[in-house]
Amino acid sequence: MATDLYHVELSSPINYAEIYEKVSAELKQARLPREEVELAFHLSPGTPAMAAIWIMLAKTRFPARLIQTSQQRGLEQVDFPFDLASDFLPEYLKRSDDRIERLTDGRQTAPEFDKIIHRSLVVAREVERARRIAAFDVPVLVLGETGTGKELFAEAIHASCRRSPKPFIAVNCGAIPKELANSELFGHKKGAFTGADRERAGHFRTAEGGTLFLDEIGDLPLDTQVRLLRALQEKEITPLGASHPAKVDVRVIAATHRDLQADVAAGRFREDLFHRLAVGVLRLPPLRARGEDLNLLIDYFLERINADAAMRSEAQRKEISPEARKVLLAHAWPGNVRELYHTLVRASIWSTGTDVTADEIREALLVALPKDDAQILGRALHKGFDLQGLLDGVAHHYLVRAMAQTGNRKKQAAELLGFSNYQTLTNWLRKHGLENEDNNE
Ligand SMILES: Nc1ncnc2c1ncn2[C@@H]1O[C@H](COP(=O)(O)OP(=O)(O)OP(=O)(O)O)[C@@H](O)[C@H]1O
Repeated sequence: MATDLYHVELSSPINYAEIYEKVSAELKQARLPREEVELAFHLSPGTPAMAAIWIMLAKTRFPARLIQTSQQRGLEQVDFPFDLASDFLPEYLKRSDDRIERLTDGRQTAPEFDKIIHRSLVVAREVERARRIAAFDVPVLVLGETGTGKELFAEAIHASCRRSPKPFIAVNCGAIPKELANSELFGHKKGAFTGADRERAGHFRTAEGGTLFLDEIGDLPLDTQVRLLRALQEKEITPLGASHPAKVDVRVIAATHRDLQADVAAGRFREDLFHRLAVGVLRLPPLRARGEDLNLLIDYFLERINADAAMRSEAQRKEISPEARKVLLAHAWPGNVRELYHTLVRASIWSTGTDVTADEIREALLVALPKDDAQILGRALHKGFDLQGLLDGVAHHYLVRAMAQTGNRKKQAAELLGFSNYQTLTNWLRKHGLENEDNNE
């Protein structure tokens, strides 16, 4: 094993700023972090100020193992699970300063967030967090199933921050062939590889000054993840075939429907990149866990569909019949808000009268139903398989149906579902975000 020794001159062993600057400059000079290097910082020699800086660097810019040594106990690993992003940023974001106050005080100052239709507390909390995060120019990670509004949140953050006059570029990383990922994101020079017959700017350059929304970030190949980490840390990118890096000023908002922490544990996603991206984290709940929003979204989308129809002479205004609404409320919405919108569009087009009927909704839902939906036990097992999500979907579906069938009478609904008392049903309803004032005992 080769060892390199670096000497760092300090004017004082307790000057925190100087220790931080000198040490991080050395580590950067050594081109760290790098995938093939496992870093370890030794906390025992030196002053407490030095140990504090090692810990801070290990938990942020230079992910490293921490060790200490003593005569009595020999070499020991030092481990304490703190995660700067998820443990401290929420606190930090809670603090008020002028900038945040201006952005969060009253909806009119950030009207972009009004497009996110919601009534549920879970979504309200995420909107509030997003408004605060927008005031800081930090990366954001948006987690949530497909169609839950990840891009909508990213657009609102962009539109309400100082970058809004500059581009918002949305890229679906899952749709980029692996071998083209580096060139798509960071660009290439003419002749950089076979087929590169002209220069390409890449999405980072195109988003200069603005925001790059990287959807399905978990699908990026590992070597592109290394480049992305560098782009976030150094704020510079090197297009393929270029000899020098170029500065970029782009805010990255990443999104995924996958369990990224599980991908980190399985070695599919770089841990250091995860921590870099997860500075501001938003978790968008599935539609089935936000019963209160469903009615609101139905009315909102119907209004939108009717407004569009008003422009066309052959189309007529539509209403949703009470029975049709029950069918909508009983559905588990695996495709979330997007599925709801498309279902309503389809049903309004097919419906012959002014009222959209329950059957027309059922037909519209059937088209969207995945082929294997009827066979819940016949699903293919694959990497993104989500057993808990599937079970939650089934439970949600039957809870909603039982409540609809009994006119929200809990005692009867509990009987229908085979629960011995309605308190058990209340617990289930709460867990699935379905408990509301309309429910009767
Ligand atoms: N709360 C909401 N209010 C109004 N419209 C919404 C809401 N949530 C989602 N939508 C709409 O639903 C559709 C899907 O949302 P969006 O594309 O943001 O989801 P996503 O989570 O990024 O999906 P995917 O992961 O499949 O890319 C969009 O048309 C969006 O405008």
